[in-house]
Amino acid sequence: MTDDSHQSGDRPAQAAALLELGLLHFRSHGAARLALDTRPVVLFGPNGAGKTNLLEAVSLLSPGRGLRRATPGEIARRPDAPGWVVRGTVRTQAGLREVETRSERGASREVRIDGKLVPQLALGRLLRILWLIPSMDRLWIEGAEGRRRFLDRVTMSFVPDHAGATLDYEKAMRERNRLLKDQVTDPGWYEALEAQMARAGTQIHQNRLAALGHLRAAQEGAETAFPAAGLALDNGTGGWDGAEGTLREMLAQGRARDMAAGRTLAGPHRADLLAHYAAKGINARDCSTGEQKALLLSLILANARALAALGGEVPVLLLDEVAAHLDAGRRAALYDEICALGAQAWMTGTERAIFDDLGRRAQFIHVGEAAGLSTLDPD
Ligand SMILES: Nc1ncnc2c1ncn2[C@@H]1O[C@H](COP(=O)(O)OP(=O)(O)OP(=O)(O)O)[C@@H](O)[C@H]1O
Repeated sequence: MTDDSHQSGDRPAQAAALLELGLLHFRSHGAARLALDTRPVVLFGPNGAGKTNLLEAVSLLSPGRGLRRATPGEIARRPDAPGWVVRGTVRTQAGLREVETRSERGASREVRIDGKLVPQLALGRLLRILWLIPSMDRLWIEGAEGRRRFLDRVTMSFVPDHAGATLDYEKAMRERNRLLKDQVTDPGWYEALEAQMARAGTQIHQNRLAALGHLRAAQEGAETAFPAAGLALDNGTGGWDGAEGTLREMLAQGRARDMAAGRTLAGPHRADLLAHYAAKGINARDCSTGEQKALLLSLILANARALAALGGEVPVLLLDEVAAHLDAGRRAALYDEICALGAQAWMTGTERAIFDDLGRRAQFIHVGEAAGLSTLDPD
């Protein structure tokens, strides 16, 4: 059941939004359809009802493996669905677009925009989607990989071609690693690959620096209840000056070391995002759990503000169980900031009451047992 009574168009035009979402055989959802307007979306219901599954489906309208980093085969509805489909009608600056992604029998997913088969990366140019999920609670504490992935997603929202540079770099690195493992010593085999890594790696580095610059600018002087994060990039290559020629030389000089390890030990694929709680001068990893979450939210909100300030499009935000971790003051501030940005933020929780402050500023969807969906008006 859906409720179409709320008209779209009551938000600033620069916010991306889904106006319809359809799922087929997607995890716990056999068939589901949601009609939406541009307001934030509150999904509430008991544990295991399928709220995060809905966020995951939305996340697959952007390039990559989605917010659970699942393979297509894992997503198909158990026990017997051979494949799955996610369809969305999205409102972007380019107008309304029909987006579909599907996978059959575990094969890599196909993407169609307005019925036309397109490469997955085309999604990144169409729609910006950022997420914050409970497994990211330890983002500042655990290894650099998660932070790098977060930074790259943010970077992609500013520079959609960042995903292409990352793929180019990884492809060349995989081939270089194969040579290293096979103990190939002839420099002729390495030169073209290292040139490609240096070219794409420098682009990746510059894109990341540009994204950090946008985040810093958006945090400065912003009226927000969330703490500003001081940000720095560890480029993954000690002593690299950021120039393409230098990276190429460093790769050539590091061959013997890398051959002993059987893989490329230094480069932008080892970069890290360093953050600290600016007002306290404390590293993010040493902050309290709530503060760490607040820093992440602060960056996501800064990302949305920066895109709006640049005349770009405010991303769709997927915030799984975030409200439950915030005190009442911060929760109200989060709702106010999301609404001021006009962002279509999808938020989940088991209790509807924690979203009461949103009132009619949001659309409420009850996700019931057996994945039944119903759209409700606030009291
Ligand atoms: N491939 C699949 N096929 C069928 N069901 C699945 C599949 N993958 C996961 N599920 C089921 O989906 C259900 C809903 O999961 P989901 O994480 O969306 O719940 P949720 O509403 O977010 O719950 P919580 O409040 O506990 O976070 C789980 O019971 C899980 O067993």
